[in-house]
Amino acid sequence: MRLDVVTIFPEYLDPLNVSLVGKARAHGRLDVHVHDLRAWTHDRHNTVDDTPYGGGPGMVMKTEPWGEALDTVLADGYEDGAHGPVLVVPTPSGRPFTQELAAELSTHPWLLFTPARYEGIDRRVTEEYARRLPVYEVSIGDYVLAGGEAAVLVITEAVARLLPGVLGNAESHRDDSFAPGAMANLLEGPVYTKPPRWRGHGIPEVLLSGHHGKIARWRRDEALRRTTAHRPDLIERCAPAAFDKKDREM
Ligand SMILES: Nc1c(O)cccc1[N+](=O)[O-]
Repeated sequence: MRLDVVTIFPEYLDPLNVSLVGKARAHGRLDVHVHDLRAWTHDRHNTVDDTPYGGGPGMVMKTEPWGEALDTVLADGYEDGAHGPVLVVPTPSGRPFTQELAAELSTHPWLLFTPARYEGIDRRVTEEYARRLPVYEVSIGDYVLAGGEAAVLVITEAVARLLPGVLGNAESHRDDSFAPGAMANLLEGPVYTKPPRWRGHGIPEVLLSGHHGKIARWRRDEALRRTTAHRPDLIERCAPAAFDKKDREM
């Protein structure tokens, strides 16, 4: 997979050099290109914004630098992305970013991110590239950020970990919160490791029993308990298997 990010803060994307994404890049599973939007400005102040038509607070990112930048990236081409990239626009007015959407994005060989600053990018930029590229306007949550770069980091990590070979243990996806299957829409339950006692805190006995069926049922019950407590909105969407009574007789 190739990822391109056009931003006025390239250094904000430095975390894409470490951990899971950094390793995927080092192993050639991810080809990341970060571009400074100001490289496509032609005035001595490297201007990327201007006042909004219709008035109002703040500034709007100008069409010209974005148009030149995106045309340059598209002209670069990518052998796996014969049809060009998918344009991913992080914005509070986008569709919610979910594990399902991460899985959908992970099927595309080339993603092009356009994180905005200020009050956003002139709408005509998205309209122009929507003429030839699939566009995903995506929100990582209902809160206000100073820009979309943090969202690029979130989306990239969620997508990258779904790419073949990126996670050491392919099974790791199976028990993820929100992973497809019986655990879909369930939050992960608590996890424990050695030592068996710590400051008077022990381990749930079932986890030491070696009875895999009972352990699996306990984990599902704990996931249901945590989901009910923290995300009741998800409960009605849980896979029926999560409530399968016959398992409880195991
Ligand atoms: N929430 C937000 C924002 O305030 C600015 C850019 C992107 C996002 N978002 O992806 O959720």
